[in-house]
Formats: sequence, structure tokens, C-alpha cells
Amino acid sequence: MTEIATVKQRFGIIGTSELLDRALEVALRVAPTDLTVLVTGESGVGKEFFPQVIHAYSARKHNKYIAVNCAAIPEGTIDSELFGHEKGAFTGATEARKGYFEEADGGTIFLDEVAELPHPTQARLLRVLQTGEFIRVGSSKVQKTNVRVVAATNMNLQEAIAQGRFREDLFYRLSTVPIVVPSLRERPEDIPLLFRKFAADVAVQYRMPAVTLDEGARQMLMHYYWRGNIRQLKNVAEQISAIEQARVITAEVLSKYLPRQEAGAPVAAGSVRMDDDMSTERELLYKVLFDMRADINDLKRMMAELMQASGRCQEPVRDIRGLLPSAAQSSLAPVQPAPVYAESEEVTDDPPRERTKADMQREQIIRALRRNNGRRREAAAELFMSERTLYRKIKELGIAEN
Ligand SMILES: Nc1ncnc2c1ncn2[C@@H]1O[C@H](COP(=O)(O)OP(=O)(O)OP(=O)(O)O)[C@@H](O)[C@H]1O
Repeated sequence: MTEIATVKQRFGIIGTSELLDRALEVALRVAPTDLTVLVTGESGVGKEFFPQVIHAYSARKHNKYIAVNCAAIPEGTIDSELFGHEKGAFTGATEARKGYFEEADGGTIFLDEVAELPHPTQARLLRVLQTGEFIRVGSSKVQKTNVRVVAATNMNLQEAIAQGRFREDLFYRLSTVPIVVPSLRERPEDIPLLFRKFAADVAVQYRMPAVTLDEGARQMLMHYYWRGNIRQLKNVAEQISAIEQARVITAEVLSKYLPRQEAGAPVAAGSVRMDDDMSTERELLYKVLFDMRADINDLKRMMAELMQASGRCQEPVRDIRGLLPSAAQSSLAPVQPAPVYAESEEVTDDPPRERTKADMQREQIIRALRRNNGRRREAAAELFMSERTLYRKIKELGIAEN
């Protein structure tokens, strides 16, 4: 097996295209050095694999790897998160705290969405990249750290520089080695492979047979624009797996899941990760459907087991809700999951529509956070929303995290 094939297997990277291989090869070649790497590419192309590969194949692999989503940290706290603070540095700083650059001494920091860094933080970052020096917020003591930085962005940094939003000197310092991750359009041969992988993952997770594509659907999938790249493809594969009863998908069925494209123009795709509330709500509905399906399968299995155990196959089990996990209980009353929300919105006795949706969102977010031990990044990915949207929702819905 080639080294690239080993990397793909180890990290679960799917694809055989030359452009992907080339990008991975650069990552492998640069890994043993301490050079700063800038990973660029459209949203959803899989940039996050690259810093992980670089760290794993470097001499720093036994030291810390810290991934920071610069867009998810509020502007007011980002300096303190990255560089630490002294006790009393600001209101609420009851204790001194190490920042990620101190924590990751000897290791690697991945700065995702680096274009989102505010100007003062850009200056601090430039300093640590040039000299290894940093100062905790509220301190005057210069400290040293030895951290390798890999940064990523889906923004056009040249544009950001032209608009005065990003420092040019920082751009050059960051992009010592640039890695460009190809869009899905540039590697159509990988599309069916990726679809198959995501459909198989859903099948395992929700205990159902995997969906497959007929030739027409396969062609349609390969010629689609995929504005949201692999994230969008994954999303579509999951939606189809959850919603469609038939396991062989035709082009006609598939087209329902692919937002219309105007000739030649990249259009806003409906199932891409989006930050507007409408899409978030729809994604949450899909998620509810998934959970219900899994719950119903559990329910069926438990009923069969109960009947077998009691030996009274004729007698229906009257109320087994108490035996079910809470997720299953909530989906037990509406046995037909899909129309439940639509119907309940029409019934005047039910809580008002907005409240029902907010409750549902709340529950989904809490579940996702729980499933991911409070890790927002993973929870956000599971909920098909950006970390920033999740952060906003947590605040809006008053969800307490611990
Ligand atoms: N080659 C691949 N094989 C399997 N899964 C992939 C591959 N590339 C990306 N993915 C999956 O697609 C999703 C999006 O990838 P990722 O978060 O790395 O995108 P990104 O380029 O960092 O996007 P953004 O710029 O929006 O943060 C993730 O769930 C990731 O696991």
C-alpha cells in the first residue's frame, strides 16, 4: 500500500482523484518540517483532515494538537483563548489561564477559519509566528512557545487583504506552504464513492439497508454543481437515506433533493450548510426523522423481545413507554413521524407554532451536545449547522451547557 493510501485509510478520507492525492502528498512532504501551512479550498471540501495528517506525520505527533475555530470564538475573548490571561485581566478573570499557544507548546495548532481573526489578534499571531513570543492578556511578561501552525480558510484572502480585513504580512507568513484542497466539481469521480460511504454510514448507524443509486441517479449526482461540496453531498445522502422508503434511488427521486441550478451559474444550494433559520429548521426536522426511525426500530425490536419473553404473542403490550429510552418515548405517540409536525401546527389546542419549533430545536441541540459530550464542533456538524449558528442558537434558546 502506498503512503497516501495508508493515510486515507487511517483518516477515513475517501477519494481516488489525482488532485486529492496531490494535496495529500504535499501534506505528507511538509509534515516533518516545522513550516507553517495554509490550507485553502471551498467550504466543505475536507480541509480539516490536512492539519490532522500533518500533525500525525510530524515529530510533534506525541504532543498536543489543538484545533481552534476562529469564527466560533467571540471577538472579546479570542486573545485570551489563544494567548491566555492573568488573574484580574478583565471582569470575570478570577484565575490566570493558559492559552492554546501555551498549552500546545511542542505541538500543533490548527487555526480554522483564520480569516475571521480580528486585527489585534492578527498582530499577536504574526508575532508568535515570527518569534515564538506571546504575552498573556493583562501581563507584560513575554513568554516563548514552540508551536507549529496550520491554518485554513475558505475565503479569498487576497480579497480580504484588498479590503483591509486581513494583514498582508500575516498572509505571507501563514502561507509558507499552501495546500489547495480541490472542490468536488474538480473530482467528479470521487462523488459516487463518497455517496456510497455516507449511505453505508447511515445504514449502520440507523440499522437500515443502505440506499444505492441507479445509473441515471449516478450520472445526475456526478454532474451536479455541489456548491457545498462534500458536506452538501453527505447531507443529501443522509436525507435520502432517512426519508426515502425505496432503497434504489432514481434520478427522479434524487432531483427532489438537489436544488435547481441555473445554467452555468453556481446557485445557492438548499442543503448546503447554511446559517439562515429556515434551513436550520429543515435540517433539524431531518434529524428528528432519523432519531424517530432509530427509535421505532428499537421499539419494534423491544416489542418482539417482550412478546417472545412473555410467550403471549396474541396479547398486545399496552404501554411500554416506560421501558424506552427518553428519545424513543418522545417519538412514540406519533407513530407516523413525517406528518406529525405539520399536523400539530394546525391543531389549535397545541402550543403555538413558534414555540413548538423552538422546543424541538432545543431538544435536538441538547441531544446533539449530549451525544458529543458537550463538544460544540461535533454537535454542530451532526446538526448540519455551522459552529457559529450553534453558538447563537445555544444563546437564543437559553441552553445551559456544562
Ligand atoms: N475525502 C473525504 N472523505 C470522507 N469524508 C470527507 C472527505 N472530505 C470531507 N469529508 C467530510 O465532509 C465534511 C466537511 O469536511 P470539513 O469540515 O473538513 O470541510 P472544510 O473544508 O473544513 O469546510 P469549511 O471551510 O466550511 O469549514 C466532514 O464531515 C468531513 O468528514
